[in-house]
Amino acid sequence: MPKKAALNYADQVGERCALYVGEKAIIANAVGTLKEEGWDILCVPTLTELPQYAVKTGALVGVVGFGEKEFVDHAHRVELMLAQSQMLKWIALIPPNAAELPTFRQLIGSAFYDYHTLPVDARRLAITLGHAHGMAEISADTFTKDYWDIHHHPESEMVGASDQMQKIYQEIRKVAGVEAPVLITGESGTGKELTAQAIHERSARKDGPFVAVNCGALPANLIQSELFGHEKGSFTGAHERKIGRIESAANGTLFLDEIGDLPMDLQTNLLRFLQEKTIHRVGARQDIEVNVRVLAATHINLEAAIKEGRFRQDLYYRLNVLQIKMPPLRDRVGDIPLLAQYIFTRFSDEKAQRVKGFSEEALHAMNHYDWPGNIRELINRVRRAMVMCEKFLISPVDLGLERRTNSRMQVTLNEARDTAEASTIRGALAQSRGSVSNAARQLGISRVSLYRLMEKHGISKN
Ligand SMILES: Nc1ncnc2c1ncn2[C@@H]1O[C@H](COP(=O)(O)OP(=O)(O)OP(=O)(O)O)[C@@H](O)[C@H]1O
Repeated sequence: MPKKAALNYADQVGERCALYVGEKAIIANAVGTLKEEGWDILCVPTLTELPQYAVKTGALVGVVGFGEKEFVDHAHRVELMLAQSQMLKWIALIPPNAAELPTFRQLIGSAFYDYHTLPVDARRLAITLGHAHGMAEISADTFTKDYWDIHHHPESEMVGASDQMQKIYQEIRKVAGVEAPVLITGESGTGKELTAQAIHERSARKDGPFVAVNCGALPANLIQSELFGHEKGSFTGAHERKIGRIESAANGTLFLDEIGDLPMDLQTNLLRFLQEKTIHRVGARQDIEVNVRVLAATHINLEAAIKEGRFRQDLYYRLNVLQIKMPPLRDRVGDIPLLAQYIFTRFSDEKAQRVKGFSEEALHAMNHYDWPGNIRELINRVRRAMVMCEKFLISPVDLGLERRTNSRMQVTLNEARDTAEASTIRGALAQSRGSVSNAARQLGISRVSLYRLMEKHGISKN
């Protein structure tokens, strides 16, 4: 009899664990012997849940059991899902003669490390698992260790197995080990703050505070005292001494989000702090030494802002000692279903019981959408879909990703606003022959706001 526990999902598994996808009956007789050979087999109930299991267990190898029919019908889907768990090496268990079928041959050639013909010979399978595990370890050596280290940290749940994210994990590890400032760039919602947290958590400062400040959200008249603090009575309304955010990050990390929004005078003060490592509370007599590592993020192009006279070049050089560029979600090949499943699991208590996952159409629609709002937008759409879905599987309509060309009525109000906003801005810039000041005046907004909107819609001056 196979050990029952081995067929259940377990949080604690041995070092040598293999995921199994497929009918349990195919592998059931082999589980006991595989256990004797040192292998824990974890059954993944459905292919859709695979990414979540892969992330949770850190398994490096997996087995797919093909019955006579079921998986052949879904060859494409199997291939897609396996490709998304690209840190795993897969072994196929196939019915006799199946290797002669063109669909099977193609699938096995493209997505599998090896295959065995049924019935399972458990001892041979254990040997193949060992080889596959060794190969997975070699090919994933640098990346996987960082990947799982970061992933297993509850505070920085970064999901993603694409090449682009592997590069980010390596960069996080490298910059975490030094003290220099890091500038994290990338579109809105790409995970800049999460990356800053991951750097902090992997740095020598991890036991100190991580203080995040959104420079764009602080009211202009309060920003100086928010950042640097003030002494009691230093201005009207300063009833008590206030410790600023920089000081409260002492011995830890200060994360300055939307650094491009920091007013010029504060840019000067920040530069002074970065050079001298001291701050001056508003109304204080002397400077205070503060030991803080600064990480900054921006979604605007700071070099353009320097040219426009909106950002200090010397501050830019100070902040940009090391740079991490977050990839937009649309470029992260294979990560979208992985993230969608992660979000589905994370917010599963918000959904109706009947909702079990994503339909193939939904996965297709998500893979072909542009994601201008990146992961934040993915989170919003999936959470909304989990509530709106009236069937078992989430459809493109639930995600608001139905083919929009069918009907203008399917365009959301936000999308209509965005389109109108972008075309009005383009019109104003054309009329003012690229002069941002004139266009801003014509539109009745400030130059800064216009720059922000141009950045948002990817509009250049000319
Ligand atoms: N790799 C990831 N895995 C899981 N969740 C992620 C990942 N990256 C980002 N998120 C989530 O997406 C949301 C947006 O991320 P975050 O706030 O870090 O982006 P940002 O680039 O700082 O955005 P903004 O420029 O608007 O400040 C957060 O809820 C975050 O937890």
